[in-house]
Amino acid sequence: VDVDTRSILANFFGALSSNNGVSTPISGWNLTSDPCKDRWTGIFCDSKNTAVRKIYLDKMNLAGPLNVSICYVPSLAASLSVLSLINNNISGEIPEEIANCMHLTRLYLSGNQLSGKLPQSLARLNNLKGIGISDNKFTGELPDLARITGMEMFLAENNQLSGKIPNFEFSNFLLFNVSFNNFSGSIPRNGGKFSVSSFMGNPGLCGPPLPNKCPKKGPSTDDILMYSGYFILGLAFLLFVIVKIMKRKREEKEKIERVNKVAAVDISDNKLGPSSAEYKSGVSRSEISMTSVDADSAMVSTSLIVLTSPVINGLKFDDLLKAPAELLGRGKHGSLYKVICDNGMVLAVKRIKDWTISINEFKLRMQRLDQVKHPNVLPAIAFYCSRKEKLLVYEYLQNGSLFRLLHGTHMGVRFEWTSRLNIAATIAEALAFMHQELQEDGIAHGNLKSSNVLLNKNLEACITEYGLMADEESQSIPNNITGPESKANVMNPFKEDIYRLGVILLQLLTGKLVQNNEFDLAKWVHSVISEEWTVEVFDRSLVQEGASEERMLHLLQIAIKCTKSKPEERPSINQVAVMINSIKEDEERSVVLES
Ligand SMILES: Nc1ncnc2c1ncn2[C@@H]1O[C@H](COP(=O)(O)OP(=O)(O)OP(=O)(O)O)[C@@H](O)[C@H]1O
Repeated sequence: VDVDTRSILANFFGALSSNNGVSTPISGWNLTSDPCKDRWTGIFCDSKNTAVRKIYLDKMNLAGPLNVSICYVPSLAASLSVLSLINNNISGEIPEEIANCMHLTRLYLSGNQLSGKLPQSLARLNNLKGIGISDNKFTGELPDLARITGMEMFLAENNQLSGKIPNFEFSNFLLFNVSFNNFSGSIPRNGGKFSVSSFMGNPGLCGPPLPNKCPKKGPSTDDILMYSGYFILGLAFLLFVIVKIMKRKREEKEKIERVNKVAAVDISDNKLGPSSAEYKSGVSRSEISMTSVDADSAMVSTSLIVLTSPVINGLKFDDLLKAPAELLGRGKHGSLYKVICDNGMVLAVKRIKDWTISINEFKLRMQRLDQVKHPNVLPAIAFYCSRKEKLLVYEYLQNGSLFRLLHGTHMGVRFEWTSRLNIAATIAEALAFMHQELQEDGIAHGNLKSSNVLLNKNLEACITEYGLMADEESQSIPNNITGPESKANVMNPFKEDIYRLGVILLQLLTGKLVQNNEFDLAKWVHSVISEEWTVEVFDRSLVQEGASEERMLHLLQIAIKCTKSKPEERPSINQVAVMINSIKEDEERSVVLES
């Protein structure tokens, strides 16, 4: 590294650390050593150790004004891509000269005392992908950051920023948050990608996803002409729809009473169906399930079919009907209710809507699934089905899901590397077992994600909702991702499970939220890796914990293979299970050696 870079770096750090009144013990950072070769703390260089690529000085107790002298030295300005000064005590404004660091891709300044307007020059940093300025005291309007086309992340919550939110190209964004500022006007369209929590706390903002609508402007003559055209077209369409709806309503009315009788969540007082009558008379549960399935060939089943689970011991169908139900979630495919029965048993009842599987097919599928048991896959206890609606009854697992573990508030409880690795290995093994057993039946999980990985009472991973989605509905990985040449493989739901398992592995490694859909996270990781910043993808808490970089990289490689866009390039679940287990064995060996 040249002399100019060395001395400007030493000055930069010296200026910020001398302001805190305490001399920060930090290794290196003196003119007699080399920032790259002597590994100055917080400095990361290229592979040849000749150019400084990144500066990370988070939580260093730095104070005083932000000086951007580092952007004056041409060689440093040309190589520096990341400047991160998170959680210090730096104050004052961001100088306009920050734009001299033309190659910055990430600027992280959250958690400081910075104030004033963001410099207009920031919008000239065309390579920026991520800006983090949360928890500062910035005011005024944002520069036109929408000009920067490759932005993926903008975090600015908890400032006093005002004016309109720039018209960002949200389709590329992975993270966005401007909550708790003074922004006003309508929220730019983001296709539902970011929720209320990204925008709340700005009294002047309006429009979706916020509940308050924006005031409407009066229509122009052009608008009036256009709308009258639409109106005539709409009217014709409406007439057509009304006729259709009336027809359908008549049909539905005939059925609705029967459906309500059995929807546990509607807590009706209706009489029981034939299978529960049999239940009362003391027939064993497995017999009931068989008789019900065989006897019921009508179009609408009115009975709850109890499978062979021992957990349900003593539960009657009307217990389920009368028990209070609490809505836990409304997912893409239906709703989930927590039901507490009189005898204290707590159940989770999934109500699936609009699954176009026939009743008989559904019953056969549930029976087949009931024959395949794995300790880390939650079995259904009972089910109900009509043409419109399907109910699945599961044991309620009170320890939450992997999603909550990764993203919930745990008040300082660390989700450690070894736990993450164990969960990954458990999911892969359970999935390998299920895939093997159900290969011929073509029943894959279909909706594997971190909220469908629960923790059982031993805090082991337990996959739920296996096989609940019809095959055609589980094809949510778009064709443009997989490419037309692999259409045949797109139809393979087992390969889709592998993709989703890969995304879960990525979540475990990065700690990142799957905001909109799985592809965003996979795309982000693939892009960071292609820029050779692999280590940057890992969850900071894993790095801080001192988790083995080698083993994290190994797991990352598996995740990358699983999320290959061409299904045929993804490994088989057996290969994945074997690979993850070998990392686990390595980890266990190293723990033994260290102790
Ligand atoms: N058996 C269970 N016991 C306890 N919690 C559960 C159980 N099954 C699911 N949950 C949790 O209840 C919440 C709602 O579940 P739901 O299945 O409706 O959501 P989802 O998985 O996000 O949606 P979907 O499966 O429809 O795509 C999730 O947080 C999930 O982790």
